[in-house]
Amino acid sequence: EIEHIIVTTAKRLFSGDVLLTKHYEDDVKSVLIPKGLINDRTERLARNICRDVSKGPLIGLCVLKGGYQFFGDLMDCIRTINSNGEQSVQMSVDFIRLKSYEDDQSSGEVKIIGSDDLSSLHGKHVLVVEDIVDTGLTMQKLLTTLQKFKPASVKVASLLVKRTPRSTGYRPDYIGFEIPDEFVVGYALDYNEYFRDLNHICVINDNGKKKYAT
Ligand SMILES: O=P(O)(O)OC[C@H]1O[C@H](OP(=O)(O)OP(=O)(O)O)[C@H](O)[C@@H]1O
Ligand SMILES: Oc1ncnc2c1N=NC2
Ligand SMILES: [Mg+2]
Ligand SMILES: [Mg+2]
Repeated sequence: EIEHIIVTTAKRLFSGDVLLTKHYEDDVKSVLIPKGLINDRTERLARNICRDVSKGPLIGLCVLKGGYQFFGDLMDCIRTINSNGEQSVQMSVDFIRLKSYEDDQSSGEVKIIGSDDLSSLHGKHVLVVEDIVDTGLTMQKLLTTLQKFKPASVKVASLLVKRTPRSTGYRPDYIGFEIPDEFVVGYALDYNEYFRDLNHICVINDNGKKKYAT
């Protein structure tokens, strides 16, 4: 009986992918957050967001590249809530591509590599969706840029917030998980463009850092 419970729980926690993505198994130290746990938390965040959205259509602004997986899953949850008739939060989507990381460090300079025409955000309620807030420099740059387009409101949802002395102290409006000061990969979070295809959020190990260093 107990064994059945353990196996069922593991399957749910890892949402079926109990194994690690094979080609990365020598490059990560440990699983920090399994996919199943991300799914559970994302559903809760979606309910909180729908609860808080008072009026008007919402524009989901996905911060590429790292935010794409969380953005897709979060939009799915909001769509499910809408289709259950509990709420009807009309959503549209926009994309912006920002980059500042080389290896496991922020370069200190946040580049806007590309975006939709942000003037469409004027007078709209915007929900920024990110994978992680670490130093907070990316969010600082993005929020400053967004203000120029005079949106009606801007809220930020980030799956992860890192507890680090390098932080500006910025805290998003919706947080999935607070994590320790370690470099994590997986679930679209990368190290030099590798690991985005890793199924769970894991801590990279030295072997992985060396193997995929620039
Ligand atoms: O709070 P910060 O220290 O600024 O770090 C967080 C940002 O850095 C990463 O993006 P990255 O520059 O790696 O580009 P990517 O999203 O394409 O991976 C991550 O996806 C966040 O956008
Ligand atoms: O831990 C991290 N893993 C991947 N990408 C980033 C991280 N912190 N800031 C950007
Ligand atoms: Mg990013
Ligand atoms: Mg990155």
